Amino acid sequence: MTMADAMTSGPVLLNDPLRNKGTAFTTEERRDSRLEGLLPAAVETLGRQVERVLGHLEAKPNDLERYIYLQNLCDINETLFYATVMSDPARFVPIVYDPTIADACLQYGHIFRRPRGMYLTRHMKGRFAAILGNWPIRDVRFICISSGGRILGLGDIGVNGAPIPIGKLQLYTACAAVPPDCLLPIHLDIGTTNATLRADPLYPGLREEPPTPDEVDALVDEFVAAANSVFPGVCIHFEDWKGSDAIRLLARYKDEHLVYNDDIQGTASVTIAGLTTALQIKGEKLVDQRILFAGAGSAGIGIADMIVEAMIDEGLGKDDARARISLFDVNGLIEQGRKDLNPSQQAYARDLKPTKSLADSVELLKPTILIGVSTVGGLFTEEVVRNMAKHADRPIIFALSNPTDKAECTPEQAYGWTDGKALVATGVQFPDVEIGGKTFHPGQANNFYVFPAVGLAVYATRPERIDDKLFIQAARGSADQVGRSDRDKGMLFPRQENILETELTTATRIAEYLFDQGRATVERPPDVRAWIEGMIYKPAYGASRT
Ligand SMILES: NC(=O)C1=CN([C@@H]2O[C@H](COP(=O)(O)OP(=O)(O)OC[C@H]3O[C@@H](n4cnc5c(N)ncnc54)[C@H](OP(=O)(O)O)[C@@H]3O)[C@@H](O)[C@H]2O)C=CC1
Ligand SMILES: CC(=O)C(=O)O
Ligand SMILES: [Mg+2]
Repeated sequence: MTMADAMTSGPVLLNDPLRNKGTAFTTEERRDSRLEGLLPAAVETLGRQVERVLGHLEAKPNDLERYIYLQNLCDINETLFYATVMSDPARFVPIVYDPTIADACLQYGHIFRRPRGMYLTRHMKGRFAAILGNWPIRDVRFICISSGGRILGLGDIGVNGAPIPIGKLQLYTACAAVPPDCLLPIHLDIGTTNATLRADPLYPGLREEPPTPDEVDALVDEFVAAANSVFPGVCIHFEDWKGSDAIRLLARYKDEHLVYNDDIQGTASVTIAGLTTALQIKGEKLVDQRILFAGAGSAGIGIADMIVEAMIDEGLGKDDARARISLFDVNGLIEQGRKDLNPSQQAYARDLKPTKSLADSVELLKPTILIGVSTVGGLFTEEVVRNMAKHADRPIIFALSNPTDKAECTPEQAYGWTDGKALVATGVQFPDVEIGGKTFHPGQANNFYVFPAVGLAVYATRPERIDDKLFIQAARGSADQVGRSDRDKGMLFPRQENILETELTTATRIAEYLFDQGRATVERPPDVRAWIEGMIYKPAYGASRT
């Protein structure tokens, strides 16, 4: 047996998650690849294997255990992992992603089994390109990278945030069928401000305070250059950085490199998608709304800025558009007397008296839309929500902070305190609510309706840059897929059980936009949808590109 044979057969093949088929290896494959004697006799179909996995999952006591089991499966047999998750996305997306992933992050050092993706540290500075070369696959199309500086609403948890880039990229495949072998999750370990984690003996990251913003910029500059040289044409997806880092780094790279920030642009897009549907239900226009944000960080500013773009598209001037938006953060209403504002927030400072009360701000501003991106569970009190209903017939209330216990209010509260009048969305999926014999279906405004579709469109068309207008297209693509009968039930987003169809449709729209703008670097096919469908990943043995 040659060394090459040994590397592609026998136990090595069984331990390669991209090519392992487990009990699905045929009799011939077992003979040809030196697998005889290494597997039980039965030759099973992928469907039968999925059935067994579903049984295992059913027997687990909670979703964190299901998460651990599924990640382990992904390490052993990626095809079986994706076949399982894609068999029932409405059930499994909340397990491999938000909200279960929050528990996985909190417990990361304790539940750690195997590394996944790459872990760069600030001490590797000067060697990032050489180290990225250790990744075994050259055709990497997407890197999702986090520093762990603001993971969901959990704050700075350093390398415990590593499951987030992993989970985001798993959704590229599970929701939009982007081939998994072109995806590389990376944690950039710059240290953590979290002293409790630094003191935990099982914490698997650097036990240091993070460096200054200038040093962070120097690290990320080197990383972006290295990623582009080792993986030409790669798209870098920034996720869950500290808010100020997120905004600064996106501004630094967006005009020069193929990058995007999901918390800023993806979240803005999904919020505009939900608002578009909610306003269709109300028969109103975005330009006629008054919008108040609770939270003025990367998500709040990202959504506000993109709403301004969308209002400009509807014919409003920039100043008039900004005047329709107000923000409220940990120090109260963002008004012109505030001395602690960054330039992005300053643009929205109102000529109003200071107030530290959100309920009073609602009274004063009479918003028709209230958006929570504050990381503070329960911030939308009964008084806040009732004040919304005083000034708007059908107030739009989006409590977007994650995970579940960080939601600014629950749908039950928002519907209950407004006698069922509110149009409601939250960052995670909450159950339906019954009030007075009527069933309400709260929307899940989570950027997973957008970033996988963006990934698929970018994968297909290979643009050199992507911009905010693309994310507005994605928002319209998602909103257009909520049919009238679903809108009549108060639904604001497409149904999750059809997520692949939804993301394919949105990706087609984004790809068409990129072709129309002359941004795609590949030739336009006659039928964009059929062309994209021809390149998507299907969870079947032999489907891997490598
Ligand atoms: N549903 C979805 O798809 C998404 C949801 N999110 C969620 O949004 C939340 C915020 O994310 P992001 O903007 O990136 O985080 P940031 O840390 O950048 O921003 C948080 C903002 O909330 C403010 N804040 C803190 N406490 C309060 C308070 N008591 N009242 C009002 N505002 C407060 C902060 O003020 P200060 O900075 O002064 O402390 C800051 O402006 C997270 O929970 C995240 O999970 C994010 C992206 C997508
Ligand atoms: C969903 C997401 O990206 C967040 O909560 O940060
Ligand atoms: Mg995020």
